[in-house]
Amino acid sequence: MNATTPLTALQVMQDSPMIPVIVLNDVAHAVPLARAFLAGGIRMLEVTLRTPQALACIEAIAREVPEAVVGAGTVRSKADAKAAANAGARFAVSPGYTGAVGQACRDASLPLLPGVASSSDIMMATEDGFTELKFFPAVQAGGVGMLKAWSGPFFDVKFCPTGGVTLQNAPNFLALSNVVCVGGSWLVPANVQELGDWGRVTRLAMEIQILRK
Ligand SMILES: O=C(O)C(=O)C[C@H](O)[C@H](O)COP(=O)(O)O
Repeated sequence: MNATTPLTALQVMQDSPMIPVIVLNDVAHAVPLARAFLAGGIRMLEVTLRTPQALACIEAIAREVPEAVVGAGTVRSKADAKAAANAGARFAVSPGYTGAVGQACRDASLPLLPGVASSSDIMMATEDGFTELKFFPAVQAGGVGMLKAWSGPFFDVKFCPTGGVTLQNAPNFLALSNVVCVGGSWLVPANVQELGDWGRVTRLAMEIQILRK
């Protein structure tokens, strides 16, 4: 998979048991953090568009760490999708779903994992052709029980539960047939970036490899 191969949403989900949700406040942290994840066996990286530096961080990772696959998280609008693609993001993740975000990602050839928290959300996303979805916020919105209930009517949909997922509860999610991977912010603990403790990120990334399905 090189930087020019177009990805599918399913490939994004299948690469690792966990997609790290990353919040970057400093462009200087982007490249060492991406390299730390790669060293730990994780290359799909979701950099959230929550900070003014996020797009520059995506750009830096796309340019300097081509073995990583950087995506944009917190894609909430058409403008976000366009900006993410222009910065070099290879996939997009949104906390919810709108037709405008779905269309903008299609226009930009960005595979999208739309966020859903209800059956109606799932129906809107699948109606527009999206069948690989982020369940957000997973624990808060019903967790494993909700996913089991959805596996009946939405037998053809795959999920990436995110929100409240930990190393401890991740196996319960990953044991479900409609879950391909999980997402979470805990692979980048508070202080790691300030301390430059990239080794800690690599160790955590290695730890989650035991979760591989
Ligand atoms: O930023 C986004 O686009 C989101 O949808 C939110 C993140 O996915 C969650 O904040 C991750 O949840 P935690 O692992 O519990 O921190």
